[in-house]
Amino acid sequence: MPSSPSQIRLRWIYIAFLLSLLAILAHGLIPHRKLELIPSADITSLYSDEQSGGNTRAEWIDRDSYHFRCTYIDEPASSKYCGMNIAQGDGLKQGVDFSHFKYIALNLEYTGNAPILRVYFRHYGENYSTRSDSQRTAKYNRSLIPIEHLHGTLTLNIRQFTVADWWIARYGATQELLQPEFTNIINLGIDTPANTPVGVHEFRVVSMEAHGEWISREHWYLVIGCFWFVALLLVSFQKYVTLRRQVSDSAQKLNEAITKARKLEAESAKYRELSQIDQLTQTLNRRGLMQTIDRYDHAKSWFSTAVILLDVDHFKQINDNYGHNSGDKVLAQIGRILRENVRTQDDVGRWGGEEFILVCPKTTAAGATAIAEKIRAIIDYKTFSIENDFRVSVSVGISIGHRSEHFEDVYHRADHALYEAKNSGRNCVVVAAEDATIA
Ligand SMILES: Nc1nc2c(ncn2[C@@H]2O[C@H](COP(=O)(O)OP(=O)(O)OP(=O)(O)O)[C@@H](O)[C@H]2O)c(=O)[nH]1
Repeated sequence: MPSSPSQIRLRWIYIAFLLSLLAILAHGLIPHRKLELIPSADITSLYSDEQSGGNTRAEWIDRDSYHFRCTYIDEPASSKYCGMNIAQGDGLKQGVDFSHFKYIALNLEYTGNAPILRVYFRHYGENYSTRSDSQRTAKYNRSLIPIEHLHGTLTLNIRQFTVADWWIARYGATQELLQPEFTNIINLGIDTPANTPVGVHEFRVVSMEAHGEWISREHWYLVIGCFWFVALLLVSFQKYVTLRRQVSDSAQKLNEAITKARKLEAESAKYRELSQIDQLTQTLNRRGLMQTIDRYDHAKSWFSTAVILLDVDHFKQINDNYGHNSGDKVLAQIGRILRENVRTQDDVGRWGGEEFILVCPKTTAAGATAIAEKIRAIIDYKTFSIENDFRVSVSVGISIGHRSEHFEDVYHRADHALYEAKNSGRNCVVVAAEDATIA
C-alpha cells in the first residue's frame, strides 16, 4: 500500500534525526587541522642583542635541522636576548591566521642552564603596528616554558599565551592591547627570555606544529541546529502551502455544491409549481387546488370566503360542432379571462372538464356576484374565433363560507347554486339561497 505524505514526512524526520545523532557523535572523527611549522619552515633566522650593540652571540650549528646556539657572555640583564625567528606570510604586515588553532605541539631539545624558555607569536595589528618597524611593533604573544617540562612533545594551549609585559609597557595597557591576538601572525619563534644566565644554550627544534579543528564542536552543533531550523521551516512552509491548497479546494467545492443546491432548489420549485398548474388553462390543476383548499381548511379560513363554481354551457356541442381541439382552445381562453379578472389574493383553478373554481377570501355575496357577473359578461360578449366565429356562455354558482365550515359544506352549496343556474336557462349567476344575504 503506498505511503501517505505524512508517513513519508515522518520517515524523513526519523532519518534526519538519526543523521543528526550520527553527526553529533561523528564530530570527534573529523580529522584535525594541522599546520606544520618545523621542519617545513624555510624562512628562519637567528637574532640576538648583538644586532643592537650587545655581545650575546647567536649561531647555527646545523640550519637544516633547526639546530642553533646562543652564547650569553655578560651578567644576566633584561636587555639581553637571543633566539630563532620563523617568518609567516610576507613577514612584515600580511601574516597567517592562527586563531583557529587550539594548541602548539613542540618537540624541542635544549641543553644549557636557563630555567625558562619562551615560544612567541607576533601579531601585526593595524592599530599599533607599522610596516617599516613590524619586528618591534607587532604584538608579542608568548608562552613561557619551564625547562623541566621539556620531555618529548610539549603541548602549548593557545589560551595560555599572554602579551609580554615589556610590549604592554611600551604600547599602553588598553583592553585591546592586553588581549593576545592570533589572526595575523607575521612571525613566531623560540628564544630565551630576559635575564638568561651566562653560558652556552643549545637548541634543536625537532618539530613544531599548530593543531586545531576544522570546525569547532560549537560550530558543528550550530550547523546541525541550522539544518533543523531550515528543515522545520521548509516542512512548515510545505504544510502551510498544502493546507492553503486544501482550504481553497474545499472552499471551491463548497461553492460549487452551494451553486448546485441553489440550482436544484430553483428547479425543484419550478417543477413543484409546474406540477400544480394545468397546462391547458394555466390555472391551478386539481392538485394545486387541493393544496389551496387544505390551506384554508387547516387555517379554518372559510368564513367570509367565496367559492365560485363556473361551468361552460353546452360545451359538448362546442366539441361536437368545432372539434375537441377547438374546445381546448375555448378552455384556454376562458382560463386566461379568469386569471386576468381575479384579485391577487384569489385562487383560480380548473376543477375538472369544463368546470372552474374561484376561491376569493374576505368576499361578500355581493362582491362575489360582481366578480362572477363581470366574468360571465366578458365571456358572453366575447366572440371566440377559432375556425368559425361562435359564442360561449358560462353558468356560475356562488356560496360564501360560514363560521366553522369545511370546504365540502361551502362547495356543496355552490354546486347546488350552479345546478340552479343551469336550470334557470344558463348564462347566469346564482348565489346559494342561504348566502344571498351575507354582506
Ligand atoms: N375539448 C375538451 N373537452 C372536454 C374536456 N374536458 C371535458 N370535456 C368535454 O366537455 C363535455 C362536457 O359535457 P357535459 O358534461 O354534458 O356538459 P355540457 O355539454 O357543457 O352541458 P351543460 O353543462 O349541461 O351545459 C364532455 O363532452 C367532455 O368530453 C377538455 O379538456 N377538452
